[in-house]
Amino acid sequence: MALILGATQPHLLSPIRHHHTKPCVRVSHRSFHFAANTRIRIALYATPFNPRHTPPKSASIDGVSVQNNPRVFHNRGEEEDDHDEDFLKRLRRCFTYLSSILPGGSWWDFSEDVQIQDLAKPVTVWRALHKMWQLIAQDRWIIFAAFSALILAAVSEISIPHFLTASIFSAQSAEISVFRRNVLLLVLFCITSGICSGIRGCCFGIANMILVKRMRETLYSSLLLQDISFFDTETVGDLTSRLGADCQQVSRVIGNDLNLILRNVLQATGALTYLLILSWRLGLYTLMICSILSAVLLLYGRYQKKAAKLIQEVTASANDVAQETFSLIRTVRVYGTEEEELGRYKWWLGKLADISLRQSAAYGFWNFSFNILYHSTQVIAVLFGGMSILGGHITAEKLTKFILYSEWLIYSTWWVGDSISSLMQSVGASEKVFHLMDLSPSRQFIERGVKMQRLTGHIEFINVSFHYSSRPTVSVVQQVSFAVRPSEVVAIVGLSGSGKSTLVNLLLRLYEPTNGQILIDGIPLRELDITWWRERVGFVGQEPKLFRMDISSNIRYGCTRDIKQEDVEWAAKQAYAHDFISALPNGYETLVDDDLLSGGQKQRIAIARAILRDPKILILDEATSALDAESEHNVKGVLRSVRSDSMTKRSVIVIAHRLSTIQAADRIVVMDGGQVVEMGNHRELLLKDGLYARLNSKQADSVA
Ligand SMILES: Nc1ncnc2c1ncn2[C@@H]1O[C@H](COP(=O)(O)OP(=O)(O)OP(=O)(O)O)[C@@H](O)[C@H]1O
Repeated sequence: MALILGATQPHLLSPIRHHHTKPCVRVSHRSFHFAANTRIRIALYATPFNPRHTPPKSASIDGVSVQNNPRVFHNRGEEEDDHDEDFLKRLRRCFTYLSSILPGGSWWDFSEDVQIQDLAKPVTVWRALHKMWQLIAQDRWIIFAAFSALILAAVSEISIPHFLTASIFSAQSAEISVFRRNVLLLVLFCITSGICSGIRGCCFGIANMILVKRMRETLYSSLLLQDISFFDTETVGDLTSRLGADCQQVSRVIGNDLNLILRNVLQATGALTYLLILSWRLGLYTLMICSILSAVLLLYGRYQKKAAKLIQEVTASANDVAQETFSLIRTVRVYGTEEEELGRYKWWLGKLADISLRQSAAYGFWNFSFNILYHSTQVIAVLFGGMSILGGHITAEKLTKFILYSEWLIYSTWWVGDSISSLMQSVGASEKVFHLMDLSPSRQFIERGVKMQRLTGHIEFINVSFHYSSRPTVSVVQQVSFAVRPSEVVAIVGLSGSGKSTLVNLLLRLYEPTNGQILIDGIPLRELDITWWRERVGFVGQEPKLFRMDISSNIRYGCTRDIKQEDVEWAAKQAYAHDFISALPNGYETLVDDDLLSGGQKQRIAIARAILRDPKILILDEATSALDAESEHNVKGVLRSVRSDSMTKRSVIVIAHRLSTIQAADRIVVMDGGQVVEMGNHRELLLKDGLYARLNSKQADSVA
């Protein structure tokens, strides 16, 4: 097997990265050994998508050399020797495999398979419970009601076997009054246990619902208030996975795990006390078995916690792939890469199956230990108990009660174990959720900045430099200085990647300059109140996105003023969007999303949205890139109307690749490699015969 794989897939034997979105998984020659069938699966998944790997001449698996070329046998003796050698090698590998699957063996180890980027501080059970308590504390009455019902139900349930046995034996000995009393108490405890169990289930269910709701609210609001640079590193699939599956998993702690743990701990304590009273020898023996059970379950719980964390990471990565594929489905369809995308997704499903396989095997071991210990309790209780009855030390009634309660004790211990392992899984899943919840919001939202009485729209970039935190060595903007005077139209042009959009991002305060500063009417931008500032800026980006709501709401989006429908239509007319909106079946009420309109139509809606805000500063970043010549002409009109409207004097910053769009601008700033290389109006820049003139003539040539 090893030879076959070695010959066909030897590229898997060197450290490589295969189809996955995060560079966190490595398949290495160390992790690829015959024993681990799961790893063989990884190899097979990787095969169809790497058809061009050149197999090396030889490689090794677990120190065994694997040749590509079939071996040439010179004579029969040599052939037999080789057969013996092969047999020994196979035997050795078989032993290695068997020892690896024993408890504690390398097969159980996850660490070689998936390396998690461990940002989150490990969460202890107490910390997780404390955080959950903080979330639910304001509705503590429900928790108290749940626990009260739980205690009453547990006490009632644990009393039932006693009165059951007592009723049977009192009937046998014809003690009618004792029998009647026992049956009455039995009925009472059955009713109490039923009612309290119902209340307990309901209250824990409500507590669970409240916890998931608060957790999602808190996590969502924490994510929404992060710096934009945070979203440069996190993926959408990962974050939605935290909000969805992970929150649900964590919420199981209160609804299921704590409920079951407490209930069974109470019942186990009651049963143990009863057993010790009945017969301390047999009681201690049962206690010993329960202690072994507890030790096994502790190990099992830890293993489950680790597995849960990995499952969470892998699920998030699978979600990432699915989310990316669905959002780029048109590209996938056009390039016919459905198989590759399926392969990427399957790769992560394979990882998930790998971990689940070990989880299930661990569960099997746990059940095996439980069964052995449980039955040995019964056998020993019957053996010693029977001998005690024969010796006249104990009655048959006592032995029956003993067996019933020891069974109860073992089962309660099993339930506690099972619930603790589930609790550990939930705590494992909570690490990233709590880490994200604890992130402090962007400073912009904490600091209370200046709100100016009057804004004229005078913008100054003074020696502004910037690099993205994900690429700290690359200075995207260097020492940029220029000003936009009130009501001036300034265009920024330059080659792709020269830093134009980055300048706009800095002005919108999506990022902070690493050096220099931006002044607004003489006040540093970072000192302004962020909400106040954003209310005064209108922005149309390169690829405007629409929300899944009607057109009217899309135009009103983010506008804090009281807006009437006439205002919406006025803005749409300004943006030359009114005609196509009116032609839609439901006009302004038409429900749209990002896919239903053409790029140019979306841009016009975004322009209307920006105009409706009545901004003091309007920023258009390639706002006409998706428009045809006629629409482009109209958008020029928008610029003109903005300027000629004396009521709303705006400063306008335009970024455009089509230079014809910005010829009318008051000033043009030309950027190259993150620096301002030229500045002036269209005519002046043509006379300079620099980069702008070159760009202009190239565009003229391409049109001709
Ligand atoms: N979020 C980001 N993280 C890291 N680097 C980025 C990020 N956004 C942009 N960049 C890099 O910054 C540089 C400038 O990008 P920017 O978008 O500002 O250029 P641009 O002049 O607007 O280009 P275009 O005309 O193509 O829109 C590019 O090299 C780009 O790769």
